[in-house]
Amino acid sequence: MAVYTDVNEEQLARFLEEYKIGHVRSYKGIAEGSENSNFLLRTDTGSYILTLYEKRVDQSDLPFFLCLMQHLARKGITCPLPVERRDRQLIGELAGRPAAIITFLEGMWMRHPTVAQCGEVGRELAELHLAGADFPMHRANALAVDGWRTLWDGSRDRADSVVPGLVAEVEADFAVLERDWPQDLPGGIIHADLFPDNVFFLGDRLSGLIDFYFACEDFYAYDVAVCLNAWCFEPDFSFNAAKAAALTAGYQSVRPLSAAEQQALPLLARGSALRFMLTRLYDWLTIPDGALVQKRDPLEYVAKLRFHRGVTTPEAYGIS
Ligand SMILES: Nc1ncnc2c1ncn2[C@@H]1O[C@H](COP(=O)(O)OP(=O)(O)OP(=O)(O)O)[C@@H](O)[C@H]1O
Ligand SMILES: N[C@@H](CCO)C(=O)O
Repeated sequence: MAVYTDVNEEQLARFLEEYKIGHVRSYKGIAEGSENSNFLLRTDTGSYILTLYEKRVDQSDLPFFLCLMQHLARKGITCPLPVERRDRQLIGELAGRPAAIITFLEGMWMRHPTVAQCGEVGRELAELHLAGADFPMHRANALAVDGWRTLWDGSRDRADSVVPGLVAEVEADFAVLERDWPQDLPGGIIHADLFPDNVFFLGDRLSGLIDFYFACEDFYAYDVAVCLNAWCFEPDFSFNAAKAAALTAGYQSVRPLSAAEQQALPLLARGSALRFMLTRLYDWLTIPDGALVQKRDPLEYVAKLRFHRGVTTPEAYGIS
């Protein structure tokens, strides 16, 4: 359930006076999502998403996220467009939290994406990378190798209680990743969390990308690696090579990967699997049972991590 902060009709009506989107016709909390409070808002002028930013989002990052969506939407990426207030600002305050309104995107996310849909995601990811190339704002990736260390320091003591032997496995990963992490691959704006629940489809046609709240600057190929993890494994955690081939081919149809990017993919995929394993493990160990924040299974990413440890060439991801 992701409505942490309640909003009453009066507060909302007052908030909407700052916008030019008419009066509220209806609004209801959206259960999906875990970071922020989201509402589906219908007004005289259409449907919108109202988001109240909760504690896990750093308020100083909000201008970056919202201006990035505005930039990408103007460049033809089908992502939500933040609605400007009368004072032209994108962020206001509602029920004591920073809040914004963004346009509603049609479509639904795929719980079991097809090979064709993986190809679509790869293509759109490359379009996003190209469209972000001239975005003028900056944000370092807080969840790059140094950030993983911090998460691990907060989880290591109890990690073996979740998966026996995990401490030794992860220490070995850190030794390799900290030594061999690439220094100079092509990079720029990346989405960094393009999971199936952040991509909408209408049939096989991709209709929108959402949730830019991890977007940052990092290697483009790292974003491909995030998608390989998020899209190309089956519910039993087995790797689907046909989906990976479609995803990387879709990406390369727009932005070919250099030889160095291709060679780095196994390590980037391993690092990205470690990143999601660590955030999930940290939440698993620190969020009390019964809290509103949805805890995701770290074991899924332990399995993916084990898969990537055994990969040495980019051919495994369908790159020939
Ligand atoms: N622009 C949009 N158009 C339509 N639906 C949206 C839009 N933005 C968000 N939603 C809906 O709200 C839900 C939560 O959004 P979002 O993923 O951004 O939340 P979050 O709290 O940041 O969650 P998380 O980071 O855990 O995925 C989505 O699954 C989707 O159903
Ligand atoms: N996509 C992340 C959650 C943060 O949005 C995960 O599945 O662990």
